[in-house]
Parts: sequence; structure tokens; C-alpha cells
Amino acid sequence: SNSYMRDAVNNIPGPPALPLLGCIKDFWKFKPKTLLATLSSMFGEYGNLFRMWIFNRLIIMSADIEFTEQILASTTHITKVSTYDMLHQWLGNGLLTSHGKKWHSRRKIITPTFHFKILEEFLEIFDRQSTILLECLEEKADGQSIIDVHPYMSLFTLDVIVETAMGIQVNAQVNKTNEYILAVKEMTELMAMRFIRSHLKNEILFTILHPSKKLRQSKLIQIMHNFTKKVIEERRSLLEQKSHSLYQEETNEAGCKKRSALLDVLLQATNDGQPLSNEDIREEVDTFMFEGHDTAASALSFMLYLLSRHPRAQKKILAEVEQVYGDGEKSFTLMNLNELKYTECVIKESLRLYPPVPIFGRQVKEDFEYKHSSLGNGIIPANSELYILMGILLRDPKRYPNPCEFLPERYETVDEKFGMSSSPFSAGPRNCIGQKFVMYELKMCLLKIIKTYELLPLGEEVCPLPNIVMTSENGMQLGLRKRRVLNV
Ligand code: HEM
Repeated sequence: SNSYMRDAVNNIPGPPALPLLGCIKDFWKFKPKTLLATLSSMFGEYGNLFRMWIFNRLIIMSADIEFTEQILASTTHITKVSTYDMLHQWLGNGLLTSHGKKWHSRRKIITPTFHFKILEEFLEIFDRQSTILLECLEEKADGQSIIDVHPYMSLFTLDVIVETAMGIQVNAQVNKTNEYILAVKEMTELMAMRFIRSHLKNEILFTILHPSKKLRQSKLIQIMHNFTKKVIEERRSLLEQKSHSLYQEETNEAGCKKRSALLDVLLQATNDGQPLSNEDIREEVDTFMFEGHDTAASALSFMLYLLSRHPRAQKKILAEVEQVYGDGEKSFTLMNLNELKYTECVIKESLRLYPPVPIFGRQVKEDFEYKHSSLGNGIIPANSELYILMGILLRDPKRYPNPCEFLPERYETVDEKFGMSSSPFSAGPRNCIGQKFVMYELKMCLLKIIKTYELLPLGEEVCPLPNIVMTSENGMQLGLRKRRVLNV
């Protein structure tokens, strides 16, 4: 009951709550552009763990290290907050949004799709798509033009995720009019808009207030579902044919060796002896399309932006790449990519400053008992919503001296010792399943860009905007100049 909830969080400070309305006054202050700054000052005022009542909703905000470690480690509290409900019609109950038994069995099935042997096969895709990216950037690489790199990175990461997840090529970077790709992009933007205007997360309010946008959304979902369904059906019949003709060479029309895609693992998987249905698989493929492109594009764009403002870091990456790969045509392996330690520090530092998923949450379904927090021990009662402010935890001055500065070297010494509350990929049972995949994707793309282009500090500073995925209101602007020696 409500009074039980009130008593349980008696020990947790927060803004004054009016009868019935709660902290609605403070809640209205939340604006996307200033959200992290507002929350940051509220943490300053109330401490690293505070509560807000919005009508009868109890909201807990955490930038508390101990508390966050415990909630992320929990195998019980793994239900997502309702923020993702608006993704439901598109993604169904895919891995990102599902919970309970369904989530458990899916997570078990999907984990092997990111096995290192499969990742190793993906390196060729990362490599080839990065080369296309370099060609697309070339027209602007005159040393003067101001370039917002985000749209380029977005098409690159879309091409990568389509090819790795579905095993097909849509060439979005070159052929910019692909209907499916345009639908994914438009849908992602629509979701960001609904996320910013908080009341539009509600499907009914959205339908009433924006009927034409709602129609458009349905149309986009139809385009995307038709596309993924077709790919899945074709791939399934291809797999069935293959299993009937054992001696058939695994090559496609062009004579290239056929590579497995994440989709193949899903098609071959069984759940309690039953194969997954096409609809089950569609949810997961669509989830990869959403989670796997916008996040990576955000990470890459902020990374390039930061490097354009830090020429010394560019030089260090360049030196490291030359040391590992020399001038020759050495091909990429997981092992030699692992040798790029400084490049990895740059990626981590960039993810720390601009985490692509700065806020995520849990719906607390049963009482959560915590210990040793900044408030000592206590209980978060069932039915509360709990938000983890990763964007703020990653700028905690006690762990990261000069928290707002770009200092990749800090990761040469600190790294993982901070544990669960320091990962931009979240941690524990519901951490990011694509984390290794994306680290290699980012590394490969970054090193190829740095080898080819010098990044110049042109254009405006970023204005970070924590949508579902972190973005910048004015894009991520920089200049590019071709380096003299080119051998990528
Ligand atoms: C730099 C890029 C990325 C970052 C920072 C990131 C971060 C995250 C975070 C913080 C979560 C937890 C979200 C929550 O609890 O609400 C998550 C979940 C997830 N991510 Fe990523 N992600 C990235 C890239 C990717 C990629 C490339 C893929 C797919 C290939 C992917 C697939 C997923 C999936 C499927 C989940 C849900 C896992 C589950 O609930 O079991 N992510 N990611």
C-alpha cells in the first residue's frame, strides 16, 4: 500500500512532496537539454540516492555506487521500467524489453550468437563497411568544411548491423534511399521525440494528440516488419535446403564464402525442444536493429568529436596502429585488435564522458533490500521505479579526478576495478549483450578513420541531449583532412 511505501523510504531524502501531487513541481523542471545537469544538482542537494513522488508513483534516483552495484547484480530485479513500452509495437518482447522466464530463455539462446568465433568472422564486415565509410567521407575531407559526422556514422552502423544480424547487404551508406533503412531511421527519431515529450510515451495520448504521427508510426512498423519477416523466411528456407544437400559448397552467387549471421543461430536454436517461430525471431532481429545501430553511431560520433579536439590522442592512436599493423597488409584478427590498448582507453574514456545510454531503469516488483549505501541499509518497496544515472556515476569526481576532462590515460591504470557501477554497458545479468561486438566495431572503424584522416577541431561544441540514446542537439561537428600517406 501507499503508506507502506512511504514508511519504507522514510530514510531517503528528496524534494518536498505535496499531498496527492507529490513533487510534480520538480518533475516539470526536467527538460531534455538540462536533464543531466538538473539531476546532478539534485544529487548535490539530496545526496546520491533520492526519491520523488509523482502523484502516487515512487521514483528512486541512484548515483550511489554501493546501491547501484547491488541492484545491477541482482538476479531478481530485472524488469525494465515502462519507458520502453513505446518500443513494444516495433520490438515486441525482444531481449531488451522482455522479463521473467521469457527473458531468461531468450538470453540463453542469444548469448552464443556473440561467441568469439562469430565475432572473428564479423571483422571482415567491419573492415569492408569502414572502407565504404572512408570513401563517403572523402568528398568533405578538404580541411575546411564543417561536417556533422553523426549521419555518416548512423548509416555505417546500420549497414554493419543489417549484415551481421541478418546476413544480407542493403548498402545504406551508398544507396541512401533504401525503404527499410529510411524506416528504421525515421522510427528511431520518432521514438526519440516521444521520449523527450514525456507524456507522448503513453500510446493512447500519443494517438489522440498526434493522429497523423501515429498513422506514420504504424506504416513504418509495417515496412520494417515486412522486411525482417521476408529476410527470416528466406534464410530459414535456405538453411533447410542446405541441410538437405550436405555436399553443397557454402558459397553464394558471387562465389564468396557464406558467413553465418546472428539470425542463423536463432533459426537453429530450440527452446524446450521447440524451434523459435518466425515471430519470435523477428522480435530479436528488430531489437538488434534498434539497440545495435543508434548506440554505436552515438559512441562513434562523440569519439570522433573528442579526438578532433585532442590531436595528441590522435597521434598516439596512429603510433599504436603503426606499431601493431606496420605498413603492410596485415589482416585484422581479434588478437591483434586486442593489442591496441591505448585505442581502447580512448574508446572507454569517450564512453565515460558521453555514455550512449546515460539513464536506464528497473521496475521494482518485490521489495529490494540494500546495504551499505550512502544512507546505510534500507528497503526499496515493490512498485517503485528505480533509475540508474550512469551519465552521472561516470563523472563522479572521487573516482575520476577532473571528471569532465578527456584523459584516456586514466584507463591505463584504473579500468575495471570500479566494478559494476562503472560500465557504460550496464552490468550483471541484464548487461549489454552486444558489448564485445561493438567494442571491435568501434575500434576497427576508429583506427581506419584515424589512419586516413586527420580530425580537425572545426564547428561548434556539442550540446548533449540524453534521449533514449545520447545525442547532440547540433550534431557532432568537426573537420577532416586527408593524411599524406594512405595505406589502409
Ligand atoms: C557503444 C554501444 C552500446 C552501448 C553503450 C550499449 C549499452 C547498453 C546498456 C546500458 C544496456 C542495458 C539497458 C537497460 O538496462 O535498459 C544494453 C542492453 C542491450 N544491448 Fe547494448 N549497448 C551498445 C551497443 C549494442 C549493440 C551493438 C548491440 C547488438 C548488436 C546491443 C544489444 C543490446 C541488447 C540486446 C540489450 C538487452 C540485453 C538484455 O536485456 O538482456 N547493444 N546496452
